[in-house]
Amino acid sequence: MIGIKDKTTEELLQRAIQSLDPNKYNSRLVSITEEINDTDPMEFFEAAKVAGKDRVFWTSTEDEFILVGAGNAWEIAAEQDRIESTEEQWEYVLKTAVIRNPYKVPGTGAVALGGMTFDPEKERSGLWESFRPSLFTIPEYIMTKQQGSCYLTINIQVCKNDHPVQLARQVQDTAKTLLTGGGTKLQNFRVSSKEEIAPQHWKETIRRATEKIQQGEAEKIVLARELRLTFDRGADISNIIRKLMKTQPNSYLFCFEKGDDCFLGATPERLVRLEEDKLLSACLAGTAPRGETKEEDERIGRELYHDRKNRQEHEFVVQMIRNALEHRCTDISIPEAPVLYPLKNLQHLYTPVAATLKDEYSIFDIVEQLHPTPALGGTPRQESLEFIRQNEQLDRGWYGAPVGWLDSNRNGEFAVAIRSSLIRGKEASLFAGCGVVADSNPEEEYQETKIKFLPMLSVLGE
Ligand SMILES: C=C(O[C@H]1C=CC=C(C(=O)O)[C@@H]1O)C(=O)O
Ligand SMILES: [Mg+2]
Repeated sequence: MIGIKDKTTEELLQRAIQSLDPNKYNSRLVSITEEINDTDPMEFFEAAKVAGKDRVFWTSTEDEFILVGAGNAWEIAAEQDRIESTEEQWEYVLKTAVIRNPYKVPGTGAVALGGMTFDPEKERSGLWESFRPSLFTIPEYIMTKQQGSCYLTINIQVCKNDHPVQLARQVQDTAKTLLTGGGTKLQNFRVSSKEEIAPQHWKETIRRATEKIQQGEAEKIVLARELRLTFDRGADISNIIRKLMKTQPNSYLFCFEKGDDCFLGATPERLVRLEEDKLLSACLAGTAPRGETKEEDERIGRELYHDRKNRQEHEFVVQMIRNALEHRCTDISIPEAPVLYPLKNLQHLYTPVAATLKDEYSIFDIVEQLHPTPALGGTPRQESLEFIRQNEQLDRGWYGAPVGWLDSNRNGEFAVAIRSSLIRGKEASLFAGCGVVADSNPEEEYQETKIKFLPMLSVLGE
């Protein structure tokens, strides 16, 4: 079976268009899902480029779960009160949508993927012009791969004047092209220049942050910096994702493409995952390099585990997440002590969080409560954000902010967009930050950010 049966699509479109009352709303979403033969997600991703579609990509850390989206059937953009407004628009889409999805599989059917800026109050720079304060897309075509099964969802925004037969034929043709695509050649590209943005100034900012903390005005402040690369030719996004899939198996991979701009990364940090009412979150803070040998690696891990400064950095995150979930969840389970979370280039302290979300709350409520955790903002939240806003020489844009997906069956997942890069044709900005506490040392924090650049740097040609 390839793609969705013509008749089903045509009939559904016809019914959706006929019953659309333009006095109530101008357009509505029609979403049709069907199980398909095993398909290579990366070939689908590459075929979408050939078809001239913007692409989105997501894989989770556990299980086999991959979402690839092509095109944009419905855009949900928000500026003021971005999370609340996004939720309102999403609910509106679902209320008026015609959804045919016989599968209960998370990530199939009407799915929105997107992200938001780290701090809506920070003045925006031109760097992030394609990435609005909150921007979600319901792709025209979504391929979902879960535990060996593949699904294709076609999403269409229909208006009263649309012609169902023509529309059905058009989307069927494109779906076929995407599913039989492939054969595109990956483009190699090289770094031609590399520039760290104001490292000395950044170290000075770290010093001032520690002073502020020592004076009792804050307890923890996370500060980030930027590394700029120029390539000899436009970067091939598919090539980058293929490399990340090989090198960062314990991370979420995400990619949001807007024309020539693309924000992508490989983050280990889950913000929230919801499967109906089962909620998972994670505390990730405290960092050390990996060792060259097994013995060295274990020694560094032990030192990280017992290091007072790193444990303090971590504990702020645990406390805050516990408090944020307390009123909104039941059965909260958080282990007493962290464990080590090893990645290719570095290791972290990690505490998993599990809970049951109360019926009256949504994934958006949790994102709003949790973001930014002290792994990206600090403690207390307002004081640390104010310091970042005033002192960081960087427009974080979507870096460090929630990115993810949600479906119409109360499933969804958001990760924190770290270990990430904004690619704009031949240029890339990489971002890395670290948690500053009272006894942070500027040089050591600088070295820590250096290893946090590696996951992206190593797939971008170095
Ligand atoms: C801010 C980043 O990492 C955070 C997440 C894990 C560990 C961190 C740390 O040890 O400082 C940071 O809080 C980043 O990678 O850009
Ligand atoms: Mg740290």
